Amino acid sequence: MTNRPSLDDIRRAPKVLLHDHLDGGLRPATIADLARETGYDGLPAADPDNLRTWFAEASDSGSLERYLETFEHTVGVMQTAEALTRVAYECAEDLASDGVVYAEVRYAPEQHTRNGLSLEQVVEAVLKGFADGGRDFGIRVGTLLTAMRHQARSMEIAELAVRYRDAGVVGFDIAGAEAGYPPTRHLDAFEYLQRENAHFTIHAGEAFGLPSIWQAIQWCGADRLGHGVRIIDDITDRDGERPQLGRLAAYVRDKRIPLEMCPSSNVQTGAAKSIAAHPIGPLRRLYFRVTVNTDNRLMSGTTLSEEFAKLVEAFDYGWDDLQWFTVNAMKSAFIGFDERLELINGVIKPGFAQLKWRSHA
Ligand SMILES: O=c1[nH]cnc2c1ncn2[C@H]1C[C@H](O)[C@@H](CO)O1
Ligand SMILES: [Zn+2]
Repeated sequence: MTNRPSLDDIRRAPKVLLHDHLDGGLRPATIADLARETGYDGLPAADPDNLRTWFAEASDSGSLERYLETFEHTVGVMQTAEALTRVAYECAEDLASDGVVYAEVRYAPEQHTRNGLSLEQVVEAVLKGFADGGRDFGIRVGTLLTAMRHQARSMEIAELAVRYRDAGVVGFDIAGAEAGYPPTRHLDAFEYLQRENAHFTIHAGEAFGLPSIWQAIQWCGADRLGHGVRIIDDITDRDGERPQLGRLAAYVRDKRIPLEMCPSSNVQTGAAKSIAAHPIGPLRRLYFRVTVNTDNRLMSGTTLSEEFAKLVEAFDYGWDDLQWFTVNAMKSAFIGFDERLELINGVIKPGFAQLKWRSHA
């Protein structure tokens, strides 16, 4: 019997989170409060416990499109500056209390202007929540601005990301239904960001396969892949003696392109059959640059520590594996090299060393 990391110990480990949606991580009690305060009357339940259950069950359909419908209610209560600041502040608190030391949290500013906020007011309200929360709870949070792939505002949002790059916005992303909305629809935005030396990730290879990943990397120039689980389709004999990588999978691995994997979310949307059958197993064995993430803590009823605990259970991972995922994530973050190095050497490595030492003592 090995010293399997327990959930409690995993919570103490200094962790890094690259893929977490602001509108997918609200506390149920906050949703109820904000609905009352802002006059949003569309909630499927009034009481926080029932809301928690409703989100988890409604997100469990096996379809990304149905999963995305649940965001109507979180986005619905995030339409004032006060609400956005509160949600960001609480997000920083919740992540810090789970032991996350660095996070990149994303949201789509264009979805928060229904009551008249400008895009700039939305961005500033969220930045304030993270700045205050970061200071109060001792966590560094960068934001990614997302453009919705079925809309046509990606250039505007990309410009917004560049304008706020020195104020806490560290990158750009596109999200929403993947099938029917290829990343090349937003090529002008990605080319603009490249010319501005800005960073971006693209949700790709979740609800659509290899062509989506290929476009994201080879046409759009994505720095990272949101999910990217379907890269497994380009690997034969993945659980056998002689796994063979196709050209795209080899490119992703050779170039060390980070994969932002979100195990529970992938099971809910049908991108993976179960945690045990999740491509993260073979991809980690093959040394792809895998990172572990939450996607939407509310919809999946999860935390980063719980995602790690599920992987420990399914794949028998030990502290060395958890540290490897964490260092991968820190190396792949969109903040500067100096800051990443400082967190790796000053926080992550000493934190894991202490936990490893204790587990052998
Ligand atoms: O896993 C996802 N795939 C695609 N889109 C997603 C996923 N999780 C959340 N979103 C969407 C819904 C949110 O309203 C939006 C911005 O955070 O991003
Ligand atoms: Zn996502």
